[in-house]
Amino acid sequence: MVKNNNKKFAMHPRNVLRTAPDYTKLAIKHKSFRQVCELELNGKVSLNFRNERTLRELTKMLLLEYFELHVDFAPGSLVPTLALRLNYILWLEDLLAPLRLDTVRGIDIGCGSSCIYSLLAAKKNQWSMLALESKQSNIEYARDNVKRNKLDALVEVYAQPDKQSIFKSYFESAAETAKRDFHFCLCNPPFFDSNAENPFGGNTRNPERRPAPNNVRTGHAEELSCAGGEVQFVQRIIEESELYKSRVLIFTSMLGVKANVPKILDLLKEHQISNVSTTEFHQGHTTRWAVAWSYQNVTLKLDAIS
Ligand SMILES: C[S@@+](CC[C@H](N)C(=O)[O-])C[C@H]1O[C@@H](n2cnc3c(N)ncnc32)[C@H](O)[C@@H]1O
Repeated sequence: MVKNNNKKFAMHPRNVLRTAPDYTKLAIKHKSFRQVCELELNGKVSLNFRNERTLRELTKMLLLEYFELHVDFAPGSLVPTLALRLNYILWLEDLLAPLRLDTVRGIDIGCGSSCIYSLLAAKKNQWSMLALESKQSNIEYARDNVKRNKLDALVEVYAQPDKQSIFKSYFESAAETAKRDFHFCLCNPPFFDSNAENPFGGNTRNPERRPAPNNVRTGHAEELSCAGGEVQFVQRIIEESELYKSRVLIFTSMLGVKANVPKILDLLKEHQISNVSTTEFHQGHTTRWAVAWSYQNVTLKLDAIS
């Protein structure tokens, strides 16, 4: 998957997908995946990343092959790419490593129908995860995914009653588990601005927009968009993080476009939050960004973003 030899633009060193998977071998092994593969004249297998079914079968197969996870996605919902989710989990591992925690508890804000981050965190690292989700069909699929993989003891899917809420509804709920503190939160926020004239279209050269993807876009409008797009969503996380500064040790969120990183850093400054770190996630041709902040005495390594 990584053709670029420049380490700066490579996947995380522990990402199992850093070495490109042998799709020909995998097509022989996995029947459902084989059905979406195209055979080239040289006998090698190729994939059409612009086809949604291909992306679904690819992600399902990779989760099974590398993590023994059996995952299904709600029809029409976002199909996650594995390399990016792994890069995010690995960065969190790096942030938490100096703390030498015996048990880790995390919050997955907007887990989607796949519940992919929580499943990976639980299966790979035995982290306890609280997965928050507001869309009913996603909640049902996420719960089924947890159950099918026998991860109920580690992953709780909480039905977010209020789309405007991040942590508040859960922390103020009567659930016994709502009294727990957490070591981190992660988030892949809805990216597009639902108030924009043309939320999903437009000129991809505009630096305000996410670069043109090589893959087909998957997902329902309500999963991918919110009022104000990702900046406003992360702003809500920042605002609620002030309320729960002692309940979550490290707050993090991914960002889909580089131009939004300084906007979030400015917001953090406005809130007088100075313990901040940023990073980049590289997966093939796609780059994403992430920001971490904490109100507590924890060292967050600062990677400069050029
Ligand atoms: C971009 S998707 C990310 C899904 C998944 N985490 C992934 O990375 O593939 C954002 C998800 O957040 C959910 N969502 C939006 N607002 C939310 C809120 N306030 N609380 C919990 N989930 C929310 C959406 O329904 C959607 O499933």
